[in-house]
Amino acid sequence: MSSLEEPLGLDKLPCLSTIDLVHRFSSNSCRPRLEDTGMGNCWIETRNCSSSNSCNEDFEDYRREAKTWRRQMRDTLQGDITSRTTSSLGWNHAVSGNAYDSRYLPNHQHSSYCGIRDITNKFFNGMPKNVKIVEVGPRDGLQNEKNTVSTAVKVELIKKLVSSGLSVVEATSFVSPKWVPQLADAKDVMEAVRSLDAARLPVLTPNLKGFEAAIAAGAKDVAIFASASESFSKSNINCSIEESFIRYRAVTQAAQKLSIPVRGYVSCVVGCPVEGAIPPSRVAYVAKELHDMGCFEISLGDTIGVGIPAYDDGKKSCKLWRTEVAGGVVEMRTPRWTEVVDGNTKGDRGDGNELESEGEGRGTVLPMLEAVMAVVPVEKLAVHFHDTYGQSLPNILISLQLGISIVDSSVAGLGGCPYAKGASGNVATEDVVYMLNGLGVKTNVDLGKLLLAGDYISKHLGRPSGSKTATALSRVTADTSKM
Ligand SMILES: CC(C)(COP(=O)([O-])OP(=O)([O-])OC[C@H]1O[C@@H](n2cnc3c(N)ncnc32)[C@H](O)[C@@H]1OP(=O)([O-])[O-])[C@@H](O)C(=O)NCCC(=O)NCCSC(=O)C[C@@](C)(O)CC(=O)[O-]
Repeated sequence: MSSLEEPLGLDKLPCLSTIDLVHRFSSNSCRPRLEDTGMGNCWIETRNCSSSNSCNEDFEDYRREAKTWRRQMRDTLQGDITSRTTSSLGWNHAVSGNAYDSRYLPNHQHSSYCGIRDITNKFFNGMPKNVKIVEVGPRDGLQNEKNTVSTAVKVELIKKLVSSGLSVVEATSFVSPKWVPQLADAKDVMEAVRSLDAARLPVLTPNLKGFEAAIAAGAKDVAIFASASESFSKSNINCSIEESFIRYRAVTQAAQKLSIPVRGYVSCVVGCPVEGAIPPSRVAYVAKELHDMGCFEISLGDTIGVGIPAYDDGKKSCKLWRTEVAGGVVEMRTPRWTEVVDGNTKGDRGDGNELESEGEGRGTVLPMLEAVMAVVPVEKLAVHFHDTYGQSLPNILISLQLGISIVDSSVAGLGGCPYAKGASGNVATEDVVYMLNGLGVKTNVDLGKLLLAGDYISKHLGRPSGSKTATALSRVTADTSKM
């Protein structure tokens, strides 16, 4: 089977333990059924359509969306953002024109059309048609910046992000300025943007004190942030997980009285810089607590970006690795699995930095999502990936396939947590929007305007954007201007 026919190695994906979970992946028009596709015992659903046309209709919808996006992209590139033509950008072979259509989209009539369409249908079946992007750049992105970013720049960034069509832009945090000095101007930022009504502007509140200050400054949405790692909870908010629930219950109760929606974060959902791999059951427990105390949405944060879109089948062992990061060397139990077959380690990718073996592996993104989806409705879940190992987009893709339709990201890939050594920036919003546009998934975000926001903050910070999309588009633009 060619790689085209077997996207993302889907045959390796697990058999989910509950049919119930699989049922949630599909839209209401079709009933899912588990099918052994001949690629092993796998969970990929096919649809047992009530109407024989509905799968084709979905597929046609997808094609239409992708086509619309290609047209919009061509218009954007031809328009005032770049003032360049697609052909001079060298994009005509990839973005517009028949070459792309015939080579990459299954609307070209050739002998394997049906087979490809079948596989594409399976691949895109659970994919939502709309994705809500929660932009966290002004908060998660900037909180780790060493040099103080002025309030005026933060406010301008938020305005640019809102004008790009993002419906949620996390604005700042009402945390202790001793802990996060960069966001000490939370009150001023909030007062300057509170009248922007085109987007929701949530702020982080670690306790009642922060909540009250946020409301006084005009916040209409707040977020609380617990951790699935005991050690990270201590280092991030100076209390245990259980103590954080007590604080957060006080916040959610106060918020309820004012009809303020509260978002809940769970951090370290895959790994913790101190504790290593985090058991999915613990993530599910924290997520459920936040949901039960009234959070309308739960964001699952891979704080140090060690997740991979893989499933632990119980045959793999987790190792403790020594990893170099900007600040020095950290030891992490990152999920760099080696397979254990009949008691022997197979395919060990040891690079000399391996310190010790763990017992049973505990999996990464898929088992974590599976565990959380068993206790919190999928429509209330968001994913929040940091891009340390460049795995955010595949992790997002797999999350979308599971039916998750809310994605956190940060413009220009800004970010990192001051209390999580080794954490790099969030996945770049530009890259997420680019991917979703290509998939025909609606975000309502204007990529051109988003690129301008990313360009604005990158220039201000004096470093290149962390977005691959922004970098690629600025390169082609620069090349074109030389022509
Ligand atoms: C939670 C605390 C406040 C506890 O900090 P503490 O030192 O234990 O608090 P305390 O209650 O002992 O008070 C100490 C001082 O802080 C003040 N204080 C107390 N609360 C506040 C407040 N809300 N706003 C302003 N000031 C506050 C309080 O008034 C007092 O002032 P003093 O009497 O010394 O002058 C502190 O640990 C803190 O602010 N932590 C926040 C750290 C943070 O923002 N980390 C980054 C978040 S990113 C994250 O969590 C991950 C996420 C969400 O992005 C998802 C992911 O990436 O995976």
